[in-house]
This record gives sequence, C-alpha cells and structure tokens, in this order.
Amino acid sequence: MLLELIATFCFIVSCIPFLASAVWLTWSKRTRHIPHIPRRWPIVGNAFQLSMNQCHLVFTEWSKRYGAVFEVKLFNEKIVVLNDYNSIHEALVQAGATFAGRPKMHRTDQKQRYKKSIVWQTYTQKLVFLRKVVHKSLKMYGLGLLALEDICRPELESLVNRIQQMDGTAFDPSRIFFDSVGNVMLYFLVGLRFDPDGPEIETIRAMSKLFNETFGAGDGKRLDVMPWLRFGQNKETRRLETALNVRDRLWDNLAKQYGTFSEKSVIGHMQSLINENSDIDDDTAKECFTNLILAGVDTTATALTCLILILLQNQDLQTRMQEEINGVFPEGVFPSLSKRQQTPFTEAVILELLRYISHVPLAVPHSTLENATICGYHIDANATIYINLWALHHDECIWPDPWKFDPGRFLDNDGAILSPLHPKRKRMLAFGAGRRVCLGESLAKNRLYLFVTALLQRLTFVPDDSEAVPDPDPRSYDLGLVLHPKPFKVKAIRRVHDP
Ligand code: HEM
Repeated sequence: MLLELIATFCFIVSCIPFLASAVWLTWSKRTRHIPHIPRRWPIVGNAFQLSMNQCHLVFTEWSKRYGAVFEVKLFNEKIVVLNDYNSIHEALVQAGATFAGRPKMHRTDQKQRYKKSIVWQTYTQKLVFLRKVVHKSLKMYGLGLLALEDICRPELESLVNRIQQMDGTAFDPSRIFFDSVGNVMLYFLVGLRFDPDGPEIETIRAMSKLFNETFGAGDGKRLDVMPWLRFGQNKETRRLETALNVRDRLWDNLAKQYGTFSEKSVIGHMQSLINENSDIDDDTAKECFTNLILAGVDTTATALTCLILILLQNQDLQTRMQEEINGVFPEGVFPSLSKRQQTPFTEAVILELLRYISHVPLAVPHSTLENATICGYHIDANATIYINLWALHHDECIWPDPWKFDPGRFLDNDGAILSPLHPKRKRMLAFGAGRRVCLGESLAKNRLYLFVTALLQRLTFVPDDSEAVPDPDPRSYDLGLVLHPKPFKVKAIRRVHDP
C-alpha cells in the first residue's frame, strides 16, 4: 500500500513539468504577441521605413517577410495590419462586432466630424441608425433595378453624346466620367442634376481631390501621427482647412438655392428626420452628404477610367466585350440589369477590374472596440486596424499571376460566371465585409455594369497617338483614399454596327 502511494506520488511529480509546459504552450499560443516590424526607432517608430505614398505596397512586402498579421508603429500610433484572407475574414466577419470601430484621428476630429459621419464614426447606435436611413432610402429610391436604369439612362445618353461630339479628338476620361457618375449620385442624394460644366460639379471635383489627398492612408496620415504639424502653416494643415471650407461653401450654396431637398432623396429623407430624432441635425446631413458624394463618385469614376486604360492596352479584350454586349443589347436597346446573366464575360471583367486595381487598397481604418484575438495574436482594445485588401487581392496563393488582368479567373469551364459562393468570389472583398461593409456595394456594381455596357455598346476606345499611355499596372497608381492612375487621354470612335 505504502509502495503504491509512493509510486503514485512519484508519477504525479514527474508529470508536473509536462503538465506545466503543456499549459504554458497553450497559454502562449493563445496570447502570442503580434510580430513588430523590426528596426523601430525611438519616437518615430517605423516611420522612416514606410514610404507613406506607397504604404499599401510596403505593407504587402512586409507581410511576405513577417507574416500576414503584424504591427507597425508610426510615432505614437500603433497600427495592426491584416494582410490575408484568414485574418481579414476573422476580423471583419467572425469577430465583426469587435472590429467595427473607427479609430479617433485628428483629421476627422475637426468640427467633430467623427460624431456626425457615417464613414468616420465609430460603431455607435447613431452610426447603425444612419446606415439604416441611407440604406432604406437608397433601396426605396433607386436600388430597384428599373429605377436605377431610369436614373442612369439620361446621364449615359448625355455622356455618350458628349464623347461622340468630340469626333475623335483626345479627351481625359477621368474628368468626363466623374461628371456623369457625379450627377447620378447627386440625383440619389439630393434629387438634382447639374450642368457638367457648371460650378457645382466643378466644386465637387475639387472637393473630391482634396478629400482624397487629405483622408487617405498615405501622405494625409502625417497630420494624425505628427502632432506638431497641426500648429504651423504647412501643406497638410492648409489642405485639411481648404477641404472643409470648400465642402461648407458647397453645402451653404445648395441650401441657399434649394432649401431642403426632396424627401424622396437620401439627404432629403435625412433632413425630414431632423425634428423627429435628436441625433440628426443639419451638420449630420451635411456630413453624410459629403461622405456619400466622396465615397460614391470617385470610386466608380476611377474604376471606369482604369478599365479604359486597361482596354487601351488590350484591344482583343475590348472586342470580346463588345461582341458579347451587342449580342444581348443590339444598337438602340438600352442595357438592362435584368440581362446581366447573359453577359458573363463582361461581368467577369468588372470583377477582375475590382480585384486587379483594388483601388480602395487599405479600406477605411478600423479599430477594436474591446480586447481581441486574430489568428492567435492578442490585440488590445482601441487598436487601429488596417485591412490590406491590396495584399488579399494580389495574393499568389489565391490569384496565380496576380498582376495579369485575367477575367477568366471568374469564369468556370463553360464560360459561366462563378457563383458568389465560390471560394474565389468570397475572397474578392473590394467592398470590405461585415458591419462596416461599403454602403453602396449594390449601387456601385449595378451602376458600373450600366456604364460599361452603355459605353462599349456605342464606342471603341483607342490610344491618343500623340501621348504615351501610362502603365495600366496598378502598382504605378497614386495613393490617396482611392488609388488613381496617372492622367491620360483617349480617343473614342463611334461604332458602326452591322445592319
Ligand atoms: C467601385 C466602387 C466602390 C468601392 C470599390 C467601394 C469600396 C469601399 C470600401 C473598401 C469601404 C470600406 C469598408 C470598410 O471599412 O471595411 C467602403 C466604405 C463605404 N462606402 Fe464604398 N465603395 C464603392 C462605392 C460606393 C458608393 C457608390 C457609395 C455610395 C452609396 C459608397 C459608400 C460607402 C460608405 C458610406 C462607406 C462607409 C461605410 C461605414 O463606414 O460604415 N461606396 N467602400
């Protein structure tokens, strides 16, 4: 008996080191510390290693060396960057409630914009309410397919006419697309259309450029991480002030001219709630107007511009799209969303365009609302999180030869478009995912389709021989909130259809 007791005791004692190391291993696995980008300097952190204007490219390179989840330090701010599907999906979808915040930033503190905005507000009851209001009015007003077609048709007729009247002279496509997409958006938002050569569209174009430069993850970020910049007169501070002043002037002029907007429009609907809901005031309506104009115009107009740039280098692709489009929408038949399934190649081109250019490369910064774990790494509450959609969309494990523009990635062997549940489609997250997913996803996809089909149905785009066409490879684009290709000109030839 005594011997048995001694043997049991010895057995237990000998197990202790094994048990202790098992507990330690499990614990340390669960609470692994996020890899830091090495060579952090005192005070500046990794700032010298990070070229701000190309930070999406640098992050992607770092992810190959340090793993899909890492932390970078810019002065006082620590940013966790998520670079692959597993980490991004875990944060945005599986732990969506925890990662739905927005970080506090000096740039969005101005005039307390972060309390009024959809894009910059953290995850509050008010944000949820504003998202619902916008979603409901977009749906009621125009997301019905026929209504969207009705709204786009006059704009597209006018766009194609404007281009045809140029009679083969070269023009800047980004400008002319901005006008038309802008007018569709203005109609949704305030129920008005404006003369493309008039002051309103001109102001919106200027405002869009300023906001793109000011609020992107690139250069504009300096104002958040280098606090001393806020006190002097420098490029960044002046640009932020000008951006907000231009925006205020536009809003005041519209208010003076039109008062409140049609209740059927998104912002008019919001204005009608001002007396009912103490959370909504005129500043909230103005801020949401700004958010939606900026998020809804530049993104789509730039995608169209990039497509034209890609087609200039790839005339076979253009011809194949035109043949498909004309087979379903012959001359005189306005393209219709109900026939989208009959144009799988065009659909695949649009999906590949959104993957290839990934023109909102780092989404909008997120933040954690509580302590969290991603891929086994501990992340503190209130951490800033960058979602590197650029890295996800150019990940060779998902997209072999990622720098090749290949619509075939989204087609099956029979030439049909892959189902939205196909692993490839699920890994294309151009609009983000989860609680902060882009509010305009359906609108953007449907509108892009109508613009692409209406343009190629009647026009062929060819290079302007007098100027070199810039590289369509998105690695050469300029970073703001949205990536933009270098400016270029194009010629359009009116298509002559077979009788
Ligand atoms: C090709 C076109 C577009 C692309 C690629 C795009 C992409 C994105 C992305 C990546 C985000 C950030 C998601 C995140 O924070 O994780 C976003 C947010 C947003 N987008 Fe879009 N977008 C497009 C068009 C539009 C349009 C047409 C609208 C107008 C209704 C719109 C309104 C918004 C808004 C309001 C947000 C902020 C949502 C929030 O913070 O809760 N976007 N978009």
